[in-house]
Amino acid sequence: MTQFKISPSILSADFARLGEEVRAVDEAGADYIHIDVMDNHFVPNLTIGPLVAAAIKPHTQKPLDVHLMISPVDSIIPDFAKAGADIITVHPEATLHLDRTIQLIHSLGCKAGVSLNPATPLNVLDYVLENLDLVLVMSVNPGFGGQSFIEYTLRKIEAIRKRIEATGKAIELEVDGGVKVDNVRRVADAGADVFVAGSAIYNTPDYAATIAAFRKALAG
Ligand SMILES: O=C(CO)[C@H](O)[C@H](O)COP(=O)(O)O
Repeated sequence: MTQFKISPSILSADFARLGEEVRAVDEAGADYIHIDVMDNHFVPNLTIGPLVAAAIKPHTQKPLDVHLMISPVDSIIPDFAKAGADIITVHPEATLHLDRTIQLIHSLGCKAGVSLNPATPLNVLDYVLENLDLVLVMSVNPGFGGQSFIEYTLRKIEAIRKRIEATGKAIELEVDGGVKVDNVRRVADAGADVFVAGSAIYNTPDYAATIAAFRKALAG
């Protein structure tokens, strides 16, 4: 049976109370803590740097799932590893040498992920998939929380799931953007096993009840 994971995105948390907000989703049953790092260059927003990631780390035992929306990306990766990142995910458009970037992440003791924007073709995975721990499918254009799920990304999730199965490896397939209690089952049916949810969790009054509702929808 698939072990589904919920990775709340702190992008929708109250930044003035970030430690408390991270502890709250941890205690509410999160599997990962998703950190969206945006540079106002690769994506149109500016968020969290390694200092903030390091400040979050003592507030949770859960793996820090760090999504770098930064270009160029390589030079900042060691800082996030030092800050306590457990998974570091990059975009293929943000590095000239994707294989080297994946090697760098692994050399720092972190799991490596590659993220595909909605319009990014699958062939970027052709030669690197077997070396990855995670593929992150963006189901919105990156930059902001609270956007609507782009339906055609379900086809992409299905295609990547087939490729992952063909490797025979335990590569996680994470989906990020517009994931809600009422669509998570369809996203899981397409082949995802890790679900990033920002506004769908942080914009509700009871995080534990919301994460439980996600798990119930996934079990149904
Ligand atoms: O990476 C992101 C945006 O670039 C966010 O993680 C993503 O959009 C999640 O937010 P929401 O669940 O509110 O859609």
